[in-house]
Amino acid sequence: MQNLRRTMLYVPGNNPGMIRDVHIYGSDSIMIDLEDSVSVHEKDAARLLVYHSLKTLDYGNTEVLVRVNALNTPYGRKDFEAMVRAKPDAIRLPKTETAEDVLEADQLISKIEQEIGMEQGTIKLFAAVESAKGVLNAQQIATASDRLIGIAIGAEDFVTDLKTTRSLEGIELLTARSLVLFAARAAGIAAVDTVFSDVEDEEGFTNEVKLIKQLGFDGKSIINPRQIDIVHKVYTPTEEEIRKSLRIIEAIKEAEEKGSGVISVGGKMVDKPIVERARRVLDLADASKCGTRWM
Ligand SMILES: CC(C)(COP(=O)(O)OP(=O)(O)OC[C@H]1O[C@@H](n2cnc3c(N)ncnc32)[C@H](O)[C@@H]1OP(=O)(O)O)[C@@H](O)C(=O)NCCC(=O)NCCSC(=O)C[C@@](O)(CC(=O)O)C(=O)O
Ligand SMILES: [Mg+2]
Repeated sequence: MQNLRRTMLYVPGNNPGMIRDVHIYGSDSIMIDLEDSVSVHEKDAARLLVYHSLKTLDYGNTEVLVRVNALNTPYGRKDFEAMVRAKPDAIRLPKTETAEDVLEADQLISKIEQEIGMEQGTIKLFAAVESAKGVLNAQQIATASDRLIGIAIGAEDFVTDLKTTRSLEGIELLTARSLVLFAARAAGIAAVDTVFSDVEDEEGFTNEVKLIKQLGFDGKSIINPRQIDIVHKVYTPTEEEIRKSLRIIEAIKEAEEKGSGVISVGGKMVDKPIVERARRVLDLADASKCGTRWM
């Protein structure tokens, strides 16, 4: 079983009110941030707050990730030491540039798991690539560790690295998004798109969600509860898509009973990949209806 990851809601790790309430908005995952939303003056206080929050709060079925600081910063190691002990579902590695970055994190988590008697492999990893180097190494990053459950792109840092800015059309991100997506699919892990920073621009946000869904992403990192329903709506199959998928499954069953793997539905050829897509639509419809778990 795999989690639905349409929405991964960032919450700043220095904001106790938001951390307490973040799961009530209904995102598929929450991602408590110790990195760029927390100033250097508050890193230690935020780490302590997040540790105690994870030890005491119950987020129910919602997947919980913590974005730590990178291991090449003064905060990274302390973040790992505390967060593995706090036991989120996964740790998100920011600014991942090489497979070695993932391996270093993997080995540190293994060491801490061993020290505290936690089963090896309990804490999963999610790698975010946010630079040209990270994107070009996405394939190696995505296969670097068995702990990796997904790879994400962080566009604000990425466009800064490229020496450009973000446009609403996202032309500057197309190659990077595609490479990250290919790496995820080849490795069999989740692919999550980046944040859209203007929470007031619903139209721009909706267009971006449609684009990344069409590219093949499983979902999006988001920064505000107002963005959740928009993503879920785009990702939930329509009545028409569900009806069409049911017709395809029915038709291929009949064809197979007659010894054929191909049939025409409404004038269009239906064969194995189309059946697989129809099954995915039905799985997604089921999962969207009944909560977070789906095949
Ligand atoms: C944007 C804004 C300030 C707007 O504030 P506003 O106050 O105008 O929001 P309102 O809508 O008015 O809030 C209505 C109610 O919702 C509550 N509420 C709001 N946001 C909530 C939330 N996130 N979690 C729980 N609760 C929330 C709020 O407390 C209020 O509750 P109440 O008072 O009870 O009614 C706020 O949302 C916010 O801080 N967002 C998170 C920002 C953040 O984490 N950035 C770091 C990650 S990105 C990054 O690092 C770049 C990246 O790395 C990314 C990549 O990897 O892709 C890259 O490189 O690209
Ligand atoms: Mg970033």
